[in-house]
Formats: sequence, structure tokens, C-alpha cells
Amino acid sequence: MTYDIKGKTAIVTGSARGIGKCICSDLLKKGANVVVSDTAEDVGNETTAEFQKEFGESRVVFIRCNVTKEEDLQNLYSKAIATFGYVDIVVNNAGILNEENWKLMMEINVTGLIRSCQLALDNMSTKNKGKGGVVVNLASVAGLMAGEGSKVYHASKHAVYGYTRSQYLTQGTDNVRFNCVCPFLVDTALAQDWDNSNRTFLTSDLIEKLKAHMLKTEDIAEAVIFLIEDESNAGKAYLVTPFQKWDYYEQPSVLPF
Ligand SMILES: NC(=O)C1=CN([C@@H]2O[C@H](COP(=O)(O)OP(=O)(O)OC[C@H]3O[C@@H](n4cnc5c(N)ncnc54)[C@H](O)[C@@H]3O)[C@@H](O)[C@H]2O)C=CC1
Ligand SMILES: CCCCCC(=O)/C=C/[C@H]1C=CC(=O)[C@@H]1CCCCCCC(=O)O
Repeated sequence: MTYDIKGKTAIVTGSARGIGKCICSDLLKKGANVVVSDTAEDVGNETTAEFQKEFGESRVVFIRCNVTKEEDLQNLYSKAIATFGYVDIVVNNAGILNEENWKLMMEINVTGLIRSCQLALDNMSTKNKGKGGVVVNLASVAGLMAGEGSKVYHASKHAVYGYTRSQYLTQGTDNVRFNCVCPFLVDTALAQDWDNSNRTFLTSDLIEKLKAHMLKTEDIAEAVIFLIEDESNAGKAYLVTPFQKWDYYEQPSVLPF
């Protein structure tokens, strides 16, 4: 079963540049109306103007939003609805990798993402008279494995995975489908913050191999579009790697029955 993106409205957080910008571009190509949103107002406005030129002025808006601020998130959803009438798709992409400022990292990667998911449910859940919808969260391969150098980043992405999986349990009553995407290293500004020095677990050979096979933002946008369109899976992580076929990650059950 394929979810039709054409004519739907999508919010993408942290989308002035990088992976988020590329996701917006692919959503526009598929015929969605798009809300570009970020803390970086100048870059966000430039990105939006670029898209408006290519896809038409009425299909894209920029709404400034710092995901750590409750009032910004509420304003994001209410302005998106005032502009386009409804929000069908949310991609929670905003994220940082900064172990020194780990409390802020948790606020952005976890608290902000969860609050946005709650607002998505408030507006889209059929329990609240919404029409249902789709949410894709940006986790990482860091959400599925241990990491030596960025332990809090790993914790933040494990939280994204756990929260996304748990939404599956109420999908039947909400009609909002949640999945997350777990990429390896992607060629963006954030990848430069990945300090891979002094590892005992990762060999320098493996690190060189990872750097030589960096994913492109286009790969992640393609995976996100796939997750939005694929109605047959919910509450899953989708692993995007340069080394094998992309696929849903199957978590073994811990229950004895
Ligand atoms: N680049 C990589 O290797 C990987 C990235 N990811 C995840 O993908 C997502 C996007 O990352 P990239 O595009 O690589 O990073 P990026 O640094 O290129 O873009 C992130 C965007 O988020 C915005 N942002 C930062 N703080 C914000 C806040 N408080 N509120 C709203 N927007 C904010 C930034 O201004 C920027 O435009 C992140 O969640 C990241 O953890 C996951 C796996 C690998
Ligand atoms: C053996 C897998 C190593 C994966 C390295 C990679 O491709 C990704 C790099 C990171 C950049 C942003 C992320 O979200 C990625 C998470 C890091 C995961 C693994 C790090 C392992 C370690 O630091 O010990």
C-alpha cells in the first residue's frame, strides 16, 4: 500500500540546510506543500526562496522554530495549519552532535522531537478529530549501537528509536504512522562534528572506509520518502548504510511468549 504524498502538507524541522533541506526538495518534487523551519532564519529564508522559484511561491513557507522552545513549536503547527489548512506529514529532523553541550543536545534531539510528535498527534490523531498522518523521525545508526566517543549522542538517538517504536502500540486508535531512519555517516556539516579520534573499538581502517563511503543527503531523503509512502510498516527503524541493502531493522523480542 502506498501513501500518496501529492497535495499533502509537510513540516520538516531543521531544514534550512543538510538532510532536512534535501527532504523538503524531494517532498516538493512529489507534490507536497512544505514548511521549511529552522533556527537559522537567513539560511532558512534563502532555502525557501530557492524552492519557491523552482516549485511555486504558494507551495513553500519558512517558519522560524527553535525546537527547544514550546511556544515556537506551537506556533509552527498553528501557522502551518493557517497557511495550508492541515498538517499530514512531519519529519523531525533537527538535531546536533555536541557532547560538550550535552544538555542542549538532549533538549534538541530528544525533548524537542518528542514535543513535536505530541503536537503532531494533537493535530493529526483521529482520536482528536484529525485525519491521521505520518511522522518520520531522524535517529541514526547511533540509535542502534554503542559508541565510544559520543555517548550522549548515542543515548539521544536510542531515545528517538524507543519513542518511535512505542508509538506503534497506539497507532490503531491514532491513525498516525511513526517510523525512524537510522543513517550511517552522511556528508553534512554535522558529520564534521563527529570526533572519531582515539578509538579502541573502531579501527583506523574502518574509520577510513566509513569516510570513503559517506552517504549523500539525497540517500536519506530517498529513504524518508520511502518511509512516508510505505504504509505496510509502522514503529520501525529503517537502516540506511553504504555497505548493504537498506532495510527495516528487526529488533528481537525480549518477551518469553
Ligand atoms: N550527518 C550525519 O552523519 C548524520 C545525521 N543524522 C541526523 O540527521 C539530522 C540532520 O542532520 P544534518 O543534516 O547532518 O545536520 P546539519 O547540521 O547539516 O543540519 C541540522 C539543521 O538543524 C538546525 N537546528 C539546530 N538546532 C536546532 C533547533 N534547536 N531547532 C531547530 N533547528 C535546529 C540547524 O540550524 C541546521 O539547519 C540530525 O538529527 C542528525 O542527528 C543521523 C545520522 C547521520
Ligand atoms: C561501525 C559503525 C560506525 C558508524 C560511523 C558512521 O558511519 C556514523 C557516524 C556518525 C555521524 C553522525 C551520526 O549520527 C553517526 C553516529 C556514530 C555511530 C558510531 C560511532 C561509534 C563510535 O564512536 O565509537
